[in-house]
Amino acid sequence: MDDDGLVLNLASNDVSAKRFVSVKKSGKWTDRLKAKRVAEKKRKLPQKQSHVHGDDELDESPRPVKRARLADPPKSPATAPKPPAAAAAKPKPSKNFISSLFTSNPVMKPTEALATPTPASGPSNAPVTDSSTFLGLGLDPLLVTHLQSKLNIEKPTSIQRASLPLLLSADRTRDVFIQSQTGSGKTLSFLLPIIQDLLPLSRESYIDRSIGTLAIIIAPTRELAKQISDVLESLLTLRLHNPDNPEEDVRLTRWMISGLLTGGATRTHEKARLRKGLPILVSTPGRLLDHLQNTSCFNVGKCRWLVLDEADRLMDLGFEETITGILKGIDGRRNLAQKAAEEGNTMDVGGWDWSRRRRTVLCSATIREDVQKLAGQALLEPAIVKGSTAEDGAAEGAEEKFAAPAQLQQKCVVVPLKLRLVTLVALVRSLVSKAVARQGQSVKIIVFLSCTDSVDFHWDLLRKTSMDDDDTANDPSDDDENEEEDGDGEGDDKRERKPKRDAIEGRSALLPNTSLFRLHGSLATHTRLASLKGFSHSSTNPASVLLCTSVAARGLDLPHVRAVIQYDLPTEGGATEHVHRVGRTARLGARGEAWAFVAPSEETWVDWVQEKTNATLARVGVDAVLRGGFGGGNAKEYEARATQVQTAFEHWVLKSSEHAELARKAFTSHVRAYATHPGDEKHMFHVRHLHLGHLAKAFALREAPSTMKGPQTSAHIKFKSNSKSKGSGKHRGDGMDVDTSRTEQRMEHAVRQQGKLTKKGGMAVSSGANEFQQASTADLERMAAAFSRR
Ligand SMILES: Nc1ncnc2c1ncn2[C@@H]1O[C@H](COP(=O)(O)OP(=O)(O)OP(=O)(O)O)[C@@H](O)[C@H]1O
Repeated sequence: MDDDGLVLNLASNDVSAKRFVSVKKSGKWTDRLKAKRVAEKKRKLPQKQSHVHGDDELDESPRPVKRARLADPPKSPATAPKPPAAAAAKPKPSKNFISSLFTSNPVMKPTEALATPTPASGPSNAPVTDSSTFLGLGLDPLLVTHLQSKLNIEKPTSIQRASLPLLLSADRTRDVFIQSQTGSGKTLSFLLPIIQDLLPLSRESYIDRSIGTLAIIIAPTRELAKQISDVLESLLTLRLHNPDNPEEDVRLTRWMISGLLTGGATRTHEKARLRKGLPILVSTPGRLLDHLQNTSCFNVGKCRWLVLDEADRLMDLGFEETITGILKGIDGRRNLAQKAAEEGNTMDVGGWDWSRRRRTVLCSATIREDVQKLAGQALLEPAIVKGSTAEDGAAEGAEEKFAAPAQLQQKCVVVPLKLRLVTLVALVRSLVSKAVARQGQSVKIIVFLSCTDSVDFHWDLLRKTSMDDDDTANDPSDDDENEEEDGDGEGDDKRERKPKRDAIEGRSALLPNTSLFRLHGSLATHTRLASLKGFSHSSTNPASVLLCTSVAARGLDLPHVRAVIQYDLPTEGGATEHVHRVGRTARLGARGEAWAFVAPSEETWVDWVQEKTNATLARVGVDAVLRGGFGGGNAKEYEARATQVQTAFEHWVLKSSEHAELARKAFTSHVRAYATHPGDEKHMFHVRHLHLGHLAKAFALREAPSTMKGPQTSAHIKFKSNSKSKGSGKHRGDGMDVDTSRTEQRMEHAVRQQGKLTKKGGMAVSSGANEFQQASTADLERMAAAFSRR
């Protein structure tokens, strides 16, 4: 760490009362000249009163008395302001610190104001407003009553209106492929028919959980599996009243025990539950296959339902072979069970209709080639169900695309690399203050970052950076009380047995009224689930911010998310991933806004994503965002405020080698992740286009780490697969099934090849095909037609 003579004068957490001060500044001679001129100008100007303020409070108080520069002639002890501790300990030569944040940035195109509205559209994923009812769609009155009375669900959504009649029908000859917008209620679309189908079993004869597993739902991540399992529980804990016999409370669902297998618990514990019987199972793919192969008491021979949720994500994560194994495993066990029943070698009581085939439901946002292949393998004569209709905002005749909800306000801000970090802080501040100003509304914001190291770094940076001189950690999440034990005694996974305890909720001196959470695949399952729970239900502060990787992009239904910020644009999944990420807000007809941080070299991404998703992204100027978060009547004021904040960040990083290492690691991992953008996106995202020195600023570093220095070419980036990076790389999916070293290799491969990438078995391989190509509806129709001719 070089000694650059940084001296801070940031004496309290109130940003408005601070000024950034004197630091020796190295850099280009032009910068130094500019600094000198500005300093001279300042000296000449009369001491104006400043009202630099944050959105949360308007600070009209006069600027504190200007502190004497250290090299000024000594004043009398009574009048001389006390120098900050750091300065006192280490006096520096007098040179004004002029931030280089606002110099040498690319010239920005003029943009619209912060308040520029995006075209207003009616909600496209809300419950329908026509005369459709759940009853009319064929749902059992018991379930309808329960939905209304306990879950407050009155009207179906368009995907439920389209899928329920098919899935509830007694004609079970066709499987179903569901494609619909985010937040449109797909989960109930498959859970309700499963429950309705199983309900009569307890009426027909005595039944208990020893019947085994009758329905399996597979989800790509642990969080999603847990969420589906929670919705299922809420449906099963019903005390269903039998209208034919109102005297009698019949718990028709008493035997329908649901189970969750995600690899977070011990196999022994899961085996014991499977032995007792779990009629409805929610699982991640790896652990399910494991039990199918190794748990003899896993009674799945009578399985009637199989749901593959987020099928395209399952493919992305390389679960193709796992799913094939699962299909074979289920079929094999069914054949054995049927044979045993026919030969009378079974303890089962009563008959079982073996002629009835299993129904398979596949949910997917896109109908890519690999998803079509999976559908071909798993589905029989699939009926294709779509939630999107003309009423959902799709213009007639327009090509159907996987689009974000129509009511979602999408915005983008082109941010010079050096300004990224302070712009993020400004945006969060302004979103929070606006929501709080609106009758103290609570607000939840999700921030997507490129990799786990970056999430960890920003989590620490935001929580621990102080505007105080002594810079003691200001976040109570450092206390043991706020920390969660890794694992819960159930973890049999060595990776999860870290002696360290993870904090769940944090606070930042820079983000008033805000609780911070984080989520990524390298955290222990227990921590991940606790973070999600905390983010969803925290009442400590009116605002909650979740810093996360793409692990949170799909399927998660987190209540009241007001905004999604893509601080880093998706490296995998292209436009589809973008739609999933922004779909964490504006769910079920609710309003929401989505922000994308775009580097000047990435500007063509805006047109690209608009074209791919039929969306309009309103362009907002970075100056408008900075002003919104830091306040100030003119550019100089918010620039000063932004500089103070940046300086505080840099100060924290310089404070210890541990912090600096965290920043360097985050920077390096981020650049590596950046290099994994697929070949057909390289014109928009190429490491060569990044000014690494400027990017370093966004990690509060004064310069790019030495391994990254040199000409701005990707060829100069070093990729090491050492044990350190293996342990801290990004994990996707349920965090167990993706090997970080593989990711490292993929990244290296991506940089070397600079070619087009596609994935097979979770690995990136060279191919001429477009990885993220979306098949048209016509493709699926053709595929379905081909199946029906078989
Ligand atoms: N008919 C309905 N009326 C009111 N709320 C509903 C209805 N159907 C579902 N919901 C609620 O809507 C929310 C979103 O549902 P769900 O998570 O199933 O959406 P999704 O389509 O699977 O989204 P994603 O594509 O992001 O996974 C849930 O909180 C759910 O309880």
